[in-house]
Amino acid sequence: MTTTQDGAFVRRPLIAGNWKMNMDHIQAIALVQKLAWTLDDASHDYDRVEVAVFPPFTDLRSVQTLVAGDKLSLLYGAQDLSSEDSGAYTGDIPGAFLSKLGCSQVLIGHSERREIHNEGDNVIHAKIEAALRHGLTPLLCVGEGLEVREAGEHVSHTLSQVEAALKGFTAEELSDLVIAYEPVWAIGTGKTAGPEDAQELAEAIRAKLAELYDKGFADSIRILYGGSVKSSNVASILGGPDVDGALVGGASLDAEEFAKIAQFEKHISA
Ligand SMILES: O=C[C@H](O)COP(=O)(O)O
Repeated sequence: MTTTQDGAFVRRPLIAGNWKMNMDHIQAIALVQKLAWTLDDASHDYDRVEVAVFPPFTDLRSVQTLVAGDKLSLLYGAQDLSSEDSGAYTGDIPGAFLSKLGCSQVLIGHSERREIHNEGDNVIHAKIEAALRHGLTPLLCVGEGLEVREAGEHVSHTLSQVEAALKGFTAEELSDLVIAYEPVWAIGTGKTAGPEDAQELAEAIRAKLAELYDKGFADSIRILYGGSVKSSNVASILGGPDVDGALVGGASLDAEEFAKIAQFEKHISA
């Protein structure tokens, strides 16, 4: 992360929890309540470090009720959305429904969607368009698999995903964009890319944004790292000047652990 001389963050860090296909709507209530209490106990400053959760679709109404009812500062979003707005798309969920449920963000292009649901660049591009149509911040996930990494092509591979996803959008349209670099080989495996790897790709993505748009835009966009982030490694991962937060999978299912990750500054000073 980059800070100014007075300790303010240049880009507000975001700690995002992707619950994946875990937690039903009853469990979601318990998890959000515990997370909110734990962060309150730690006097978490949400204006300084944003915290967001991405529960399954079926949990969103429960999370909305809790967040609105208890006036929580927690952000929440969905793990996917349809590129279409309505019609004969069995099983799909459009952006309008997510906005109506108070979602502010939506994950797009997660490697599990790319791999398991064969989502390619065109689908991901169309989903970003749909998110923007409905006032949702796209949290675009990019990253390479092990073979690409071993072939030394991780930077060009990841940057081509970024370029394909953003093609044709203006800087104004993408002003709230968040990008998460997630090396697929580090997801759910316990293998974490080192802080240098996270910084290498975050810096390369930022340079690509400067090339596609301009430096001002590139410097304003938050770039997260995802892949086996835990409270024990978050401080070092976020040490790189271009890494602005984390997209956390497994560790976000444990309220205390996720709260510790959101409180990463305490680990830095500890
Ligand atoms: O969306 C989150 C990432 O896939 C990381 O998952 P993980 O923290 O379980 O490795």
